[in-house]
Amino acid sequence: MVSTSGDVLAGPSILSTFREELLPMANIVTPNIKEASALLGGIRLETVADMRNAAELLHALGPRNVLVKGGDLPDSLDAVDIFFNGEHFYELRSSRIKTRNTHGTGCTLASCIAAELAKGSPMLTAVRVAKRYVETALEYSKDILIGNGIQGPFDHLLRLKSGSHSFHRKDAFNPSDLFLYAVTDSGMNKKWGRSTVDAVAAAIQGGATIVQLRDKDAGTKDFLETAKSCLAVCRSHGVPLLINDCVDVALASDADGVHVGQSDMPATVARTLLGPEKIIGVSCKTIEQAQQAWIGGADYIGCGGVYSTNTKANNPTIGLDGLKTVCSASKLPVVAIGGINDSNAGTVMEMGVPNLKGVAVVSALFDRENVLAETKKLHALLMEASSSSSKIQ
Ligand SMILES: Cc1ncc(COP(=O)(O)OP(=O)(O)O)c(N)n1
Ligand SMILES: Cc1nc(C(=O)O)sc1CCOP(=O)(O)O
Repeated sequence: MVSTSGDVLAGPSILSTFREELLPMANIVTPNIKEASALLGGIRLETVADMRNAAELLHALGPRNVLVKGGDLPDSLDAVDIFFNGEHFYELRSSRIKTRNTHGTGCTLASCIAAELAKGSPMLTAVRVAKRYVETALEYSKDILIGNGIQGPFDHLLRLKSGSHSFHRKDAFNPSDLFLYAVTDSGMNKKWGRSTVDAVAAAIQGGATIVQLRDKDAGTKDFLETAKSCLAVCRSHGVPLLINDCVDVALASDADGVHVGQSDMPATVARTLLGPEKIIGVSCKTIEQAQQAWIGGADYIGCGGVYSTNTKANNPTIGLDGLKTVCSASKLPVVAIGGINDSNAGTVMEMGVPNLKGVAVVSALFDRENVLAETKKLHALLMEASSSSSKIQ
């Protein structure tokens, strides 16, 4: 009706048809502020409270869901959209991207919502995915110079060009780093009489491709010191170091990122704190959790427990079938975790399921006397399994 550039695309003569015939049939309506105002007889929309009011009034005209887009809201640092489903309001915020290339954002958002709904997503998820796509495309296209108008179009093909939704980052994360993911356990290393740093050095020498520092007992000060020492070892070998749960320790040590669980800091908050360059992993047992991790800006998911484990208490097992289900639906690379060792790692990798990039292990490396030998053994086994799975495909 009214484009982002302010052009009136549908005159007043068809407003009544919109209100009386189209809106009652609609599953969702996604007006910008000017359109919402026009549909509601020219009411003033200047604040987020006005947008909530407009969403409610539009909902009363018949659509099942309303998304009032606040991109044009005056004096707002964030881009705030209001989603209303007749029961609950959701304030969906994203940072404002300064660019002239905004032509087509409304159509793209609506088309992306439709595509996500067609794939079976619930409405709010579809809206969130679409918002993230538009935001990502805006960021990607912000400096492109094309055409002579005041506004330029943005570029939808970013994924084809970049091969990733997180294009604007400086190669922070390579999914193949998940191949042999060593997760430390201070209790196990203490039991075998070695420091965490020595254990990490041995695992890297044996072929670990990424390391996560996981210590459930250490205080923040000790955890930070260990993180700094491990980071020196990891950096000297070009292996990323992630911190389990503690975003503060990741920030203070300048580690490469964090791994968070479902009851830890949400990925979206961690992303805001850590910025675009750091790696974020999220533990997921279900398709919904995997989708949420992607929306929240995670880089990969850890999926398990594939098998039962003594390392983590009361950890529900999802088995190979659960792993396959999540991997097949995930938009992010996946590392399998839980009870994986040299007797079953081959089975996991030979499945050759989409997005599965490797295995994460704790006790198979660190509850052993010789970390170097165990890591080498597991690495060789994974190499063999992944080469035979690629022959099968
Ligand atoms: C790679 C990887 N996957 C899953 C987990 C489990 O994380 P979380 O659910 O936060 O449980 P704790 O590790 O905190 O016990 C992980 N750490 N790493
Ligand atoms: C830390 C952790 N997270 C899991 C999950 O399922 O999310 S299983 C697990 C422990 C994995 O240890 P091990 O390799 O010794 O079985």
